[in-house]
Amino acid sequence: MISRLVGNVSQKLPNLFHRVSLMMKPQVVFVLGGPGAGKGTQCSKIVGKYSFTHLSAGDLLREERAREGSEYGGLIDTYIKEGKIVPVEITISLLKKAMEDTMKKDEQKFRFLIDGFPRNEDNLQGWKKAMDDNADVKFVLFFDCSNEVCINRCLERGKNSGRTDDNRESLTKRIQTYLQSTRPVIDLYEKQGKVRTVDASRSVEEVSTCSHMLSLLLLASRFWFKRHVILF
Ligand SMILES: Nc1nc2c(ncn2[C@@H]2O[C@H](COP(=O)(O)OP(=O)(O)OP(=O)(O)O)[C@@H](O)[C@H]2O)c(=O)[nH]1
Ligand SMILES: Nc1ccn([C@@H]2O[C@H](COP(=O)(O)OP(=O)(O)O)[C@@H](O)[C@H]2O)c(=O)n1
Ligand SMILES: [Mg+2]
Repeated sequence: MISRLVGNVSQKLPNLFHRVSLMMKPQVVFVLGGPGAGKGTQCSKIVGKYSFTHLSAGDLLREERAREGSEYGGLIDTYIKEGKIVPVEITISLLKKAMEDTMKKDEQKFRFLIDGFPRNEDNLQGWKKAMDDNADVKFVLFFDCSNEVCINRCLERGKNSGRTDDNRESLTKRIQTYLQSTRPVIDLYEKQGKVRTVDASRSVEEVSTCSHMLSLLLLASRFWFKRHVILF
């Protein structure tokens, strides 16, 4: 009787193991701040120092706009020029795919800096629905900078960036969207004690060597890990 039971279990075990897989759970830092606060510049520097993958929601949307045959290209173009926030279903599918592709290539790349997201309530709800169970948001890195500095940086960048929204007209709308829609999201995370603020008005060098920011990221890049159990 016992040997029959053991036989049965051992026969089923390989099958069971075949169906259980362990995967690193994505660990996320959201990077927020006004247009031109330096999110992209600073994220590139962080990636050079610590084990994070940088994903910019704005860059992913611009890539999708440029992709031949994209059904959303026209819509994204209009939203970007108007400084409005693209519906989250589009943005989240791009982010999710980028995260999955990164982790498929290298399982150790499970730490992400997600720049320019969540930008409004719609973004926030979209993340909750699609990602809350699948990723941990560790904190929000907030690049704090006055509107005037933000506008001047984008106008300066606009001389060479080729970005369709680095002009005064789009910038006025982007700042408006930032104040009306993004600040409330930052305030919400602040209430949860999740915001880490960096003074972004200083030089690129000063911001990138800010010890407060570096120690947070060092800690994050060394000690965060959690495994998911996935059943197939
Ligand atoms: N003084 C100063 N300038 C910066 C800093 N970071 C970026 N810049 C300049 O400001 C401009 C905007 O920087 P980005 O990194 O593109 O800013 P961003 O926040 O990603 O902007 P968006 O993509 O518009 O959201 C660039 O032309 C940089 O040269 C900084 O820390 N200090
Ligand atoms: N989560 C996001 C991020 C960007 N975007 C769009 O992409 C534009 C550029 O975003 P970005 O992050 O590159 O630049 P900033 O607006 O921060 O300067 C925004 O003005 C929005 O139109 C969006 O719709 N949703
Ligand atoms: Mg950027």
